[in-house]
Amino acid sequence: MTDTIVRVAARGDGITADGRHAALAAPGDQLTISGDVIPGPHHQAPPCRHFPRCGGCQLQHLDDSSYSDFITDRIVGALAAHSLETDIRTPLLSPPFSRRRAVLQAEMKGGRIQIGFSENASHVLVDIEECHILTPALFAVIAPLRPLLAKFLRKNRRARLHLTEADQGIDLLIEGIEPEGLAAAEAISDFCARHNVARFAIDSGLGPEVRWEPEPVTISLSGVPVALPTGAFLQATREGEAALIAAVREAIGEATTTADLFAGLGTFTFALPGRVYAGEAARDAIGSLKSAAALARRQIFADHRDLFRRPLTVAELDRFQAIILDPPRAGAREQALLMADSRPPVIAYVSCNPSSFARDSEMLCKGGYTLDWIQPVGQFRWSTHVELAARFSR
Ligand SMILES: C[S@@+](CC[C@H](N)C(=O)[O-])C[C@H]1O[C@@H](n2cnc3c(N)ncnc32)[C@H](O)[C@@H]1O
Repeated sequence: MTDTIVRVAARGDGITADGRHAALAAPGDQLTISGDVIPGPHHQAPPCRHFPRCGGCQLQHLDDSSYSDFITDRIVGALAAHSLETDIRTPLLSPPFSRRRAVLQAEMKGGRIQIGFSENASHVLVDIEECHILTPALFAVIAPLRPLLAKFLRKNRRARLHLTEADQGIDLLIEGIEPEGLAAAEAISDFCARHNVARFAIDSGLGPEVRWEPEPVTISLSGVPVALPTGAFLQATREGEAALIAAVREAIGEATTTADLFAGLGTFTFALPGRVYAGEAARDAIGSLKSAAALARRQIFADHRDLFRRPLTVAELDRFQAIILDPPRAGAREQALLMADSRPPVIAYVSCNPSSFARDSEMLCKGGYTLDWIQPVGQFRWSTHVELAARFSR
């Protein structure tokens, strides 16, 4: 007697129709009474030798169709909790080897530096010798980082490595090391010069301190170079960024006065025609956006503003033909409440959390907006992380 796995739960376990959970099971797999999983047609051989011990991926055992279904189910479930439904399009998955931004951890163990993914310090660190999600350029810097970190990382201490692929090369921010002295400075410069590192910064608890940046580091957004602050938010893959921009542009249609709320460095701001208001709370990000807009001679008004404490008022919102909303995981409850009373004909809502998205959507729909469609985006391939862009209209 076996039970069939019918879906994958939010945390990645396979579930049978009567609610039995099984780790690493795909829809269509059979679960025996003793708990063994017999692979079915949607169970693929995980491409990476470190799966599932490495914390970077949770769902490499799913083929693309069941991974897409997982993403869609998460969104359908979150909407249903708020009595909402809509047209959910086929998820756009970023390909393997496309993640241009990642946070890794490093640890000195048994006299050797280990580098891998780990959400928290108690999690075992798996030293990655291959990775199927990072871009080749990001992965290439990991091997030479091991001997460099061996000089600075003390036994049983962990360092956090923030890696981003910028226009000039790899942007590296390391938390948890304190390299001091001339020899350390020389080792860092030598490492950076040899391994395509555009910036090397450390953070020993007092904020980022740049140790190497021969030319200002930028990230080009829709062809506009924007100064990249250390540790700033950036969409995780170029493909994900392109998918979200395409969905946002489709959603707002012909609008020529748009508010881009939670604008970050301007991923959407610089992709839009006409006049754009960009609101963002991170001072360094909005400063970069403002300077880049001025250099590019774009009609952009950059506003340093905390949109949780001081959301755009109804009168401010009503000046725009379209609103773009791309909040952090918590969503944008305060702003959505005011948007529900506002008149802009279209809203493009980009979200990295279906639950807060569904909560905010309910407010917008109660205010008279219709949720027209959702475009799911799988930027964090093989993880349980779900992103989406949605269109509302009135
Ligand atoms: C998911 S990111 C989106 C950034 C940008 N739209 C993009 O695609 O690159 C969310 C942004 O919200 C900003 N943020 C977080 N809390 C905020 C607040 N209270 N008010 C305004 N912006 C905030 C973050 O700094 C971050 O840039």
